[in-house]
Amino acid sequence: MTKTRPFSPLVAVTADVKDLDGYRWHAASETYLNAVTVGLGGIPVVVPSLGDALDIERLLDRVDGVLLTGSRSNVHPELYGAEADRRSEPYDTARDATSLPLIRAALARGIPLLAICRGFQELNVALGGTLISEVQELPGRHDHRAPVSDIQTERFAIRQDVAIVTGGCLGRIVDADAIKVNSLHRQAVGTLAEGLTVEAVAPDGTIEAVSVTDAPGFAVGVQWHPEYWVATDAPSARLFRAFGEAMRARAASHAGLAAAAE
Ligand SMILES: N[C@@H](CCC(=O)NCCCC(=O)O)C(=O)O
Repeated sequence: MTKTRPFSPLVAVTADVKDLDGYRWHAASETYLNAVTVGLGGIPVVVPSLGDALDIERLLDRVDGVLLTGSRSNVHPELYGAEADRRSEPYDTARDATSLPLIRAALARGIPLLAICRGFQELNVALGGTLISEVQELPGRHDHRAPVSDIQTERFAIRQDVAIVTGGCLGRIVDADAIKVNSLHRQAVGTLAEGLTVEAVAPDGTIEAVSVTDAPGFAVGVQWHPEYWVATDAPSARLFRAFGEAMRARAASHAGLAAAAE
């Protein structure tokens, strides 16, 4: 009897565009790729930021979920009606041109989606929200940037408190009303997009996590970096496990529907 292997979700992982050695690279950090393999037993597929040249609908026919990654680059302010400012650089307009339509198309199809840091900000902008730049300079706001260090484990150290909104989907996932996270960001949610529900906030009021209110399935965004410590940090592991379970449930449902139609 053939042993059936566990289902491995195919996860589209967004990429930054970087110019290096005279070439234009489309790259995703290995931390996100490992979080897909280790955190949920999936297969990561890096999606190039080719904008209109990428057939997003055909891509979404083939994947089980979408992971929107973090990046040092910022969403271009013109996408949410603000002025470009040299201080808000670097931008990655190729990534913007890919991620935003990818988010909208995945949500329209009920494909599970996890948005991290820049991806969280892209989610807000894709649905009509705005961002604020240099949040640490606003009165009453804390500094959410990475600690100054050349050591990644120090930069991604889990050290900030966030309060989880009671009764929300994130609270059910992490099974806690407060957790510590690793924040590394200068931008933050300004106006929350309609259709997003706040799931966690920082002590200074910065929105730290959202869910898509009417999404048929898993659609969560977090401003922090659960991918980095997915193997050792319980809330991070729970979040990726829930993402994996949502993809498996959707795939099983689709398989059931296909079998019933035969
Ligand atoms: N650029 C945005 C989003 C922040 C983000 O995604 N950070 C991940 C990279 C962290 C690093 O290596 O510095 C912002 O700054 O808000």
